[in-house]
Amino acid sequence: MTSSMNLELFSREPQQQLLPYDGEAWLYPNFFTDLDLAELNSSIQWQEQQLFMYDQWVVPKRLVCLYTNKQHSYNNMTHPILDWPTSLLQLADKITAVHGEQFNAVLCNLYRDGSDYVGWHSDDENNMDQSCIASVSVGATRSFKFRHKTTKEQVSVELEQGDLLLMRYCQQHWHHALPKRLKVDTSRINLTFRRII
Ligand SMILES: O=C(O)CCC(=O)C(=O)O
Ligand SMILES: [Fe+2]
Repeated sequence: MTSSMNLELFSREPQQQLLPYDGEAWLYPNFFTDLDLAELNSSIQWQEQQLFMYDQWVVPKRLVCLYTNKQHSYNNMTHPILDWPTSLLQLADKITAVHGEQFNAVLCNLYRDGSDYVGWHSDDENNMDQSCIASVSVGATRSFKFRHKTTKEQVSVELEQGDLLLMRYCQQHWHHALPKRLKVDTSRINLTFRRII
């Protein structure tokens, strides 16, 4: 038998828990109905940032920007405090209003086309509150994958414009990735709202 362990999720219920064990990932399809990719794109101060990984500097295949309310180090770099664009404050406020979670940082990713991606990783820095990382998708639909760190079980979901994904206590156990999709020729923005402690 091949991949009975690998779940492919096709249906889009109003809310859906994606992970079978070791944490939760709640998908709320079309949580935001009025997002505009071009408007968001122009409000974010994108940077082609170098990251220090595996003893060398690499430039990831995507543009990034981190807004925080306090100075902190991330990926071996100290980030300056940037004022949050109003558009991002409004999105954070809506998630807080509906789900009660508070955030003080947002990491923005711009995937210019399907050749931009993010490899397997988990957002498990020591100073990151693991109770909720909220991810918002805008623009091109892309598949997003979880892979369990020990069982290697995979869960794959299509993230579409306006979708909200709340990841709860899963970073310790699951990696996630946004693989390349070379047929995709439009852009996607992903915003992950976090709480640094
Ligand atoms: O683009 C995505 O959906 C995921 C981004 C991500 O994993 C991250 O910013 O840590
Ligand atoms: Fe991540």
